[in-house]
Amino acid sequence: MSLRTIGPVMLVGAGKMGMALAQGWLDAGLQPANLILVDPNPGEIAREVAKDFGLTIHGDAVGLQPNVLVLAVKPQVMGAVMSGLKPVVGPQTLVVSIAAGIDIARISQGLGTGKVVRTMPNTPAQIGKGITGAVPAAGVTANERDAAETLLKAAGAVVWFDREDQLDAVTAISGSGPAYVFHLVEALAEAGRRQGLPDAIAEQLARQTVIGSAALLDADRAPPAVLRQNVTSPNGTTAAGLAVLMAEADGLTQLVDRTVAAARRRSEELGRG
Ligand SMILES: NC(=O)C1=CN([C@@H]2O[C@H](COP(=O)(O)OP(=O)(O)OC[C@H]3O[C@@H](n4cnc5c(N)ncnc54)[C@H](O)[C@@H]3O)[C@@H](O)[C@H]2O)C=CC1
Ligand SMILES: O=C(O)[C@@H]1CCC=N1
Repeated sequence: MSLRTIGPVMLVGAGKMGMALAQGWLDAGLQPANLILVDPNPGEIAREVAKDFGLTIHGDAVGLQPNVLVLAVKPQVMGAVMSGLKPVVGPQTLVVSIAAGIDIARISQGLGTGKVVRTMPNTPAQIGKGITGAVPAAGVTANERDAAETLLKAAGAVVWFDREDQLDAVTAISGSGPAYVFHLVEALAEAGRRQGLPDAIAEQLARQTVIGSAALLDADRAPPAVLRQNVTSPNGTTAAGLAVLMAEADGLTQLVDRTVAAARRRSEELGRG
């Protein structure tokens, strides 16, 4: 299956994550005529992309019939949004949700269909470098799973899970993960400023260090621990810095562990409504 044959895709919620996916799909060859954007209050990115590709942003989904319905609104409004979408969901419509925490049972009940794939993408989807965790409902056929995978793969890698509760962990690692990495850039730039570097240069050094390190991680298949060791000269500056960052009791590992646990708890809470 290819993006060209997938048929009309309706994106409900043209916000940050929805538009990151939409940009990934359009760049990967989804025909603009096959992308239906629905958002009563679209932001700047949605308006710009719509203008660039000649798309209309619909205020509601009334009268439209997609093959694939992608739910990309906030978890807190999913119930209300699904009530309004019931008329557009036919017996053949495949529903793909990206909402954190909202489980398949709630989506199936909300839309009156068993054809649901629950997913957790991340914003690097915007440049085709995302990663999405996905779980199919029991009622999803192999063909429908292929259709979902075609769409999700246009935005990056796809990992399928059998157990739906694992998506809470996926949310906390790769769904929220880009924010942790961007915050590392902020923290490194701030440290550079405190060491007396001009603002713009501190930011450039921090940003390019993360860009270059990510590109090296991609190009060199050595484990991250080996790439770290390659930076660490015996008894040198990196070893001195890492002694703090890797401190046994309160190092980055413990901080990241607490960070991920908090994100996971929030995903579970969002699911309880
Ligand atoms: N931002 C991220 O990195 C990720 C977000 N998600 C999930 O994506 C969903 C959206 O999150 P964001 O894009 O961050 O939020 P956002 O606030 O940027 O986007 C939500 C969009 O939904 C629109 N909306 C509100 N009511 C609507 C309605 N009745 N019909 C159609 N559109 C409506 C809003 O106008 C807004 O543009 C959430 O469920 C979140 O859990 C999942 C993975 C990553
Ligand atoms: O912050 C959130 O709730 C969403 C889900 C994962 C990333 N953003």
